[in-house]
Amino acid sequence: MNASLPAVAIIGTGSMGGAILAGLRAPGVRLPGLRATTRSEASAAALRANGVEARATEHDSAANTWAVSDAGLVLLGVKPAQITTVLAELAPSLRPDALVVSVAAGITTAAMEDVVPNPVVRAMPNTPALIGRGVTGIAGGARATAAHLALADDLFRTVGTVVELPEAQIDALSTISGSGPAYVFLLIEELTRAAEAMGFEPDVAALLVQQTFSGAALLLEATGEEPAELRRRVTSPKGTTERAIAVLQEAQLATVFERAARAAQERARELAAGA
Ligand SMILES: NC(=O)C1=CN([C@@H]2O[C@H](COP(=O)(O)OP(=O)(O)OC[C@H]3O[C@@H](n4cnc5c(N)ncnc54)[C@H](OP(=O)(O)O)[C@@H]3O)[C@@H](O)[C@H]2O)C=CC1
Ligand SMILES: O=C(O)[C@@H]1CCC=N1
Repeated sequence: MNASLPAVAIIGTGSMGGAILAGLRAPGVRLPGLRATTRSEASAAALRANGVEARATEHDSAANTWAVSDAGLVLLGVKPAQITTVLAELAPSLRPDALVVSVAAGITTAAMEDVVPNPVVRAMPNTPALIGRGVTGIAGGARATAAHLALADDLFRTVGTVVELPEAQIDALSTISGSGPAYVFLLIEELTRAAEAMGFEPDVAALLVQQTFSGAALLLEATGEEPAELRRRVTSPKGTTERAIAVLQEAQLATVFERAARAAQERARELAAGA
């Protein structure tokens, strides 16, 4: 990955902020400065031990303003309920030309633009970003130009693939790819439980299931075939898989996933309303 970015501040460097931090420190990414903040001193100390310039707000009320003072790109990685409060705290110290990028679920660009005069981009990445295999949806707010979107694209391409879309679709994308890794891990947990119930030792059960998931995902990617076709090749007519798939289809997997996605979308609306 080759990218040239302005100085970056990450405000809230937890699971998601930390994954993006890792992308920014990958070879080939050039940036004049990188500062990160956390709430707790313990989290900031862990970042510093890893060579990151980091401060915590816990005992240092100036930590966030210190981080953004020179930044051309400010990434907000705090919880949705904190976004507008943290932005209001940052407002006097933001460079007027700094692009604000939020990854918070549910919080609209309009809500953020009410607090700061800066251009804002809203993004929804996912945790495979940690290994450079994330997928991120981005949408620009009213003040974001094509150049700002290009900058956000550069940022998130350091951790995977980027899709630009209208902001109205960001919550929907969040229910699929933002939350999606959790759905996959749940399936892995449940199949592992089934393997243990079939008599396998936990370590063997975990190995069988993990290799099956990663092997299947890599097969899909490597062949470019439709998943339905790859499934057909596993499912011998009158064979064993056919019986198993019939049971799974009885459980109405298709509608279960759609209902799950709609529930997540409803929660995003609640977060937007401050609930
Ligand atoms: N996890 C995911 O898969 C995804 C999450 N998101 C979004 O990312 C955001 C963060 O989620 P996630 O990374 O899971 O949460 P985490 O709890 O892992 O990270 C939150 C981070 O914010 C820090 N923090 C809390 N308060 C402050 C503050 N006032 N100033 C600076 N830093 C602060 C925390 O510090 P400390 O470490 O000390 O607790 C922590 O490092 C959310 O808005 C979520 O919607 C978006 C896409 C996917
Ligand atoms: O669960 C959440 O709210 C965040 C957004 C998508 C994934 N994690």
